[in-house]
Amino acid sequence: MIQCDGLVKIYKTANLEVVALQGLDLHVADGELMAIIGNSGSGKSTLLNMLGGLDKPSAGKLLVNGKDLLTFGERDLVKYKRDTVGFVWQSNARNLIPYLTALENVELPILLRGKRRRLRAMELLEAVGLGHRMKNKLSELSGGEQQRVAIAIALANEPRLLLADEPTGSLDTKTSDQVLNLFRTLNRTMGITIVIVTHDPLLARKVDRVVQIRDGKTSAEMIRRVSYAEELAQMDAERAHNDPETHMEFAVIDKAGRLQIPAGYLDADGFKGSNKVRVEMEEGRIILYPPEERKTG
Ligand SMILES: Nc1ncnc2c1ncn2[C@@H]1O[C@H](COP(=O)(O)OP(=O)(O)OP(=O)(O)O)[C@@H](O)[C@H]1O
Repeated sequence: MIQCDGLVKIYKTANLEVVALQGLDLHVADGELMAIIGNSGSGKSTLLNMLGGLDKPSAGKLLVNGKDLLTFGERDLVKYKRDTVGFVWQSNARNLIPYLTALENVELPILLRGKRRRLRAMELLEAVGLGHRMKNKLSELSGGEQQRVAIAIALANEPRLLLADEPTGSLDTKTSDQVLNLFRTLNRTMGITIVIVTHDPLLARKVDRVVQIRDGKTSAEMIRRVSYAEELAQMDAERAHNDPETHMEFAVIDKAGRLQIPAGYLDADGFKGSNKVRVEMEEGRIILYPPEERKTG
């Protein structure tokens, strides 16, 4: 669904250039549910904006659903945004109108597309579990319910790709959980590819793959070890502890063979403060030793 190779984004301001993405590689399969994590300023929102056609990359390759976004003109972009992608943002205010009901809020974008709007809006609200709250004004709904209305709107154009920027950022843990479960249901039942940008470690644990961005590049990748169904069974027990064992961590190797060591590993004794590691091949494994460590045996 998504193929980014060597993606670069440079923001130019009056006398400053900010390199927000510096050769980012990312491939997302059709029907995947994945999260992108990274520190503030690492380039997550920049990437999401490129994927959503809201901004153009400066260089590199970006294919979404087989279409090359770098070659797009204005009209192609409008069509792409209308037909292929849906967005969910952290702040509901960006999506919703408080004095209209949930139903009216969902009808609005469909109205613009001139479809059987009432029926479709009702179907969408049912799909996000809000069939019973359709007639309520937005201001009468909880944060989680408002976010579900926003998701219903994002689904109005039947997107193949749903992009969510901190969708649970302003919600408590229980409500975030519900929103995430909804993403998972939509992913499973409708086959929509979903990319979520998040700081929320709980959310990141519930998707199939987590990609970490550091300094505008992908630096590490965690892939789910156990099935989600198995994990649900243990979820209650685990909730109290932030169990890191659910995903296996992978470091990403770029085309030039460069490897970024996952955060924290180089704080270990012997590695800390050094800019070198000793690399050896042993029985089919590549092993990194602290530069000073002597081999025993
Ligand atoms: N429109 C812009 N003009 C200039 N610089 C920008 C612009 N948008 C983002 N940047 C810069 O690009 C870098 C990446 O920003 P981005 O918003 O993608 O990071 P982020 O990982 O989403 O951060 P956060 O988690 O805080 O939202 C930052 O250094 C930021 O200051």
